[in-house]
Amino acid sequence: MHIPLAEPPAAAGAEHLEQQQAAITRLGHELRALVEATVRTAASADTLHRVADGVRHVTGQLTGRRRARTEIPEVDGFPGGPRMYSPVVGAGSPLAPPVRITPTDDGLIGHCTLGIAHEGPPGYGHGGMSAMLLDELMGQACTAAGTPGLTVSLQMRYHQPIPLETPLRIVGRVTGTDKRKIFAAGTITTQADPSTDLVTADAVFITPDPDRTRALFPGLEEEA
Ligand SMILES: CCCCCCCCCCCCCC(=O)SCCNC(=O)CCNC(=O)[C@H](O)C(C)(C)COP(=O)(O)OP(=O)(O)OC[C@H]1O[C@@H](n2cnc3c(N)ncnc32)[C@H](O)[C@@H]1OP(=O)(O)O
Repeated sequence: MHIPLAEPPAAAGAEHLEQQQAAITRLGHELRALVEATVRTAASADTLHRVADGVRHVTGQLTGRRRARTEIPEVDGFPGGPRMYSPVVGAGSPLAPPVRITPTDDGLIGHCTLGIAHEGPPGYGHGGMSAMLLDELMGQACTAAGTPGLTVSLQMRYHQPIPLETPLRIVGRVTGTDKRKIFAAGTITTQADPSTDLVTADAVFITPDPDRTRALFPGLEEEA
């Protein structure tokens, strides 16, 4: 079984998919603004109750078909394509900063800014967020290198706290391979000072064998 890296959504209904992605992106943006307002507000209990009623009403409007757990959304490509609902890069996810990723000669660079919703120590990023950012960047670097894999080991080193509301730079790159094992490294710095490492990580990824891949990802199309 060859695992084809996904192309961006194309062909049948490309215009429809673009419109869908634009709408998903817009809703994700508004939801992130709601999350940020929610974790910053000092509104009264009455106001919070009123807003909760309004949000419940809005949630009730997202009716219709719901995708199954293992289904890959039509707006996505996997592995290697867009992930609209990823908690790291998904423009449609209120959990995602979201990270914007660009390729480099050596791997991938991600840019994002964490908000108060991602707080660990007051004013600084949650250590779990740093792990998630680096896991994603290193994982995507594996895919970009043509060797997609799942994380089996992630070693984090926290050198300095990550400031919130400050543009960040996240680097992920593959450092070696050994059969199905892929070794990767990653770094988080601020964009303003890319030579001072705030968090660094090393990880091992494994490309599952074909049977395991089919079992884990039944929605993945097989290439003849
Ligand atoms: C389509 C493919 C995936 C695409 C994903 C794209 C995601 C992109 C987004 C990224 C999102 C972010 C990413 C995420 O969030 S990924 C989500 C978090 N990760 C997981 O859920 C993975 C859970 N683990 C598994 O499912 C299995 O372990 C898999 C299927 C991965 C391998 O089970 P399998 O049964 O196939 O493997 P094996 O046991 O034969 O071992 C094979 C080799 O590996 C060696 N080994 C094992 N463990 C370790 C270790 N800890 N350090 C060093 N080496 C280790 C082992 O000794 C052996 O070596 P050797 O004896 O051959 O020398």
